[in-house]
Amino acid sequence: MKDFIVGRLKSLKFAIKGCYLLITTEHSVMLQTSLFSMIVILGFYFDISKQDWINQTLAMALVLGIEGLNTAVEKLADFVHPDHHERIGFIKDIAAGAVTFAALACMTIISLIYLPYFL
Ligand SMILES: Nc1ncnc2c1ncn2[C@@H]1O[C@H](COP(=O)(O)OP(=O)(O)OP(=O)(O)O)[C@@H](O)[C@H]1O
Repeated sequence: MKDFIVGRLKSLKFAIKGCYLLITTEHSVMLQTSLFSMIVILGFYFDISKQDWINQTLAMALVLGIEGLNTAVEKLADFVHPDHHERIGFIKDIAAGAVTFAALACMTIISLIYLPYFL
């Protein structure tokens, strides 16, 4: 049991390090976290409902989660095959496409929450 807890705590430490690396080294994640911070401030300003907090938190987590995986795919592709290759381009394009799906859903959710306050 002790080994299990120590193992989980170690994994958590690496995972938190991964979050820190994403936020401090990846420009796309820096931009997203900055935008999301502003959206959180808007949430407090307009005192949005509990359901809206749930919706926007899930939307933001979806974008950051998929962006993180996209970054991992890019890094892995660059490491495995640093030269230009059609299949690497395809892999990177579809990984970026996955982020775009999440970003579109997030933009829709954020618009549905906040547009009524501005119209
Ligand atoms: N090795 C490669 N072979 C073929 N095409 C590539 C290669 N590297 C990048 N590309 C093309 O360039 C696009 C951008 O790739 P890149 O790795 O620069 O990602 P990015 O979205 O600019 O990421 P970031 O800005 O986070 O570094 C890819 O989606 C792909 O179409």
